[in-house]
Amino acid sequence: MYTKSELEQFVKQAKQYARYGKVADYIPALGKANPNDLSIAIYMPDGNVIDAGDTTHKVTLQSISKIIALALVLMDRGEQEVFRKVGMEPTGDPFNSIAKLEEVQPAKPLNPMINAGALAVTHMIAGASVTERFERLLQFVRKLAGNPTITYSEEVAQSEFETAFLNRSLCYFLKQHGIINEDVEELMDLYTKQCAIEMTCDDLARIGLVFAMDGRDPFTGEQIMPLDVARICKTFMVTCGMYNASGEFAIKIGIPAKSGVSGGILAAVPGRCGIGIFGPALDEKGNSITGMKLLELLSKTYSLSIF
Ligand SMILES: NC(=O)CC[C@H](N)C(=O)O
Repeated sequence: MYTKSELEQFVKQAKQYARYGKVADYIPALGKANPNDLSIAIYMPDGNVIDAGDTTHKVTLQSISKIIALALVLMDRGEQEVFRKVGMEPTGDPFNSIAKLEEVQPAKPLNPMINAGALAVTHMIAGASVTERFERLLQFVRKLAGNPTITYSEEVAQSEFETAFLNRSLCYFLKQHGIINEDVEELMDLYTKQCAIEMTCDDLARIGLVFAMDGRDPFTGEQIMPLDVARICKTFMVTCGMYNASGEFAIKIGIPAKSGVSGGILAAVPGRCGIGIFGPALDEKGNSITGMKLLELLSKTYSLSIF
């Protein structure tokens, strides 16, 4: 079905929307991205990969990491413990909003895809030190992507660590309410490294494929995460994966997906393929404007909506 020349055509079409977007610069290092970049990879269960655009480009995961950390923590702690600290409901608020934390009782983040919930999830990554917890997460990412060379961008991690005052506020709020109990600077160190893990869109697509195949790596046959964990993650991708644009995304595109402010999108078309996109021009909600256009073209052309 998908051909490279068709994909290149879609990339060209979607790129025209870059002018309506803006790269994220509240993390200063992300502000260096070129808004006109756009690349995509599609990974099929038979090992076929089709890509277009500059696919050597690396993207930091940012919020995409939230779905991977959630999978790891569900395996580390089990559903009961995880959902004692973080809820399952979409918020309709921006990803970094602090507002609902005060409104909802008990004061726990509404879901693991907003920053407050993601910080609670990162807090639950098992290990004796920040170094050990990060190493475990990184090994998990490498396994999902089938790429042992994946690492993180020290520059992006440092840049976020130095400027993440709102995330620190969320952490202190969570600490006050007993959702987390570790040192906030240590949690921020781990979280900013997690968000700065970087990879190509081929790697992203390969991870998307594992989710699409219910947690099983189709190439090694290994069940990397239990089916239930993959199912929970994909459900969150549908209900909260594109922040407060998830409803419109479900209607227009209908593919479980998670975006990040770096302009990355990881998508999982159940049973069919994994998709990785990098397009740093963002809309006002923080989603890749070109990436979403590209996914819309794909979804419409190949009937990829799960609904
Ligand atoms: N939406 C995002 O990608 C946010 C991730 C970013 N590291 C933050 O915490 O602000």
